[in-house]
Amino acid sequence: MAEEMKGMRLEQRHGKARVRVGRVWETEDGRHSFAEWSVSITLLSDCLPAYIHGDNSSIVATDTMKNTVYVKAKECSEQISMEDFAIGLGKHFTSFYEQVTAAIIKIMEKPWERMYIDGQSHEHGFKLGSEKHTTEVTVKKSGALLVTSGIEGLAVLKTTKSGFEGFVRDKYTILPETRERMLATEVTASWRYSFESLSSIPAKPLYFNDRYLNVKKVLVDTFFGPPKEGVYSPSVQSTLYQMAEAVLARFPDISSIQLKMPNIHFLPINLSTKENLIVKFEDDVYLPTDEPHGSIEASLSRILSKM
Ligand SMILES: O=c1[nH]c(=O)c2[nH]c(=O)[nH]c2[nH]1
Repeated sequence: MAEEMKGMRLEQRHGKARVRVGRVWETEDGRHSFAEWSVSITLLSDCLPAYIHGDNSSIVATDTMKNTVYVKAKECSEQISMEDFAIGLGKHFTSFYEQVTAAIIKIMEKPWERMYIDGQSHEHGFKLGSEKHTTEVTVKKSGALLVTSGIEGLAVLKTTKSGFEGFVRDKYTILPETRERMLATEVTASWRYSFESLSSIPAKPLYFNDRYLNVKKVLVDTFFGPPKEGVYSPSVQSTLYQMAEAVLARFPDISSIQLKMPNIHFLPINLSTKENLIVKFEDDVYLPTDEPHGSIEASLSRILSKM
């Protein structure tokens, strides 16, 4: 919300960050499912008198926003995706409060995965996985909607089928060209769905959870290639593009995707004295590093033809 006065412009928003909630659902046969979310709410609302005159009469307290997360979690009697939960919260804030024109809801899900014991899925046991599912939903009073989902911390590594050749060589360059190296990264992805109104959201329960798992699979499968032969990567840039393209090709309801793929370097170990070569690198012994790392990111969007 922005307002101009006395030759100045005030932009403001307020909300509650990192409201943590865990929700258990039990089906009729006694099987539990579980989600743990960290919810951040931002409201765009007309509450300028609070800033300018100390008049709080139009402020929705951030404490109330926090409570609403718990009330709405309680009201979800069946398992729900966090995208649908975020959409529901956004709908609530923009319809319940006249002064609220838009709500931005961000959620990060903790990667609790159902436990398997001797190949059998446990009814109520979960263990913490690694990469995290994220979402950011904007709901406007008009019903206009923007849904993005993402993944954070997807660490992947392959020990061969990667190289880097043909790059700029000048007096600052020492990196040798190679067709044999390690490739390691920690993927952060965020993709935007093409649904633009509350009425166009798929009614299928857990639609967004299903999409998340499938997008993750396409990203991972494209990074690695087939199990036996793999796929050659000429650069992180090329692999990133292949991954983004595969997601857009596979999922018509995704209109754009952004990928961040740091190039996490594993350095060859060569040890020698003046007289002796102690360890000669033969694509086998590496120094793992986390900094510095290459930072490579790009986004790929469909260009919508204007008919
Ligand atoms: O895949 C790569 N892309 C780069 O841009 C780059 N730069 C670099 O030093 N190594 C690599 N590897």
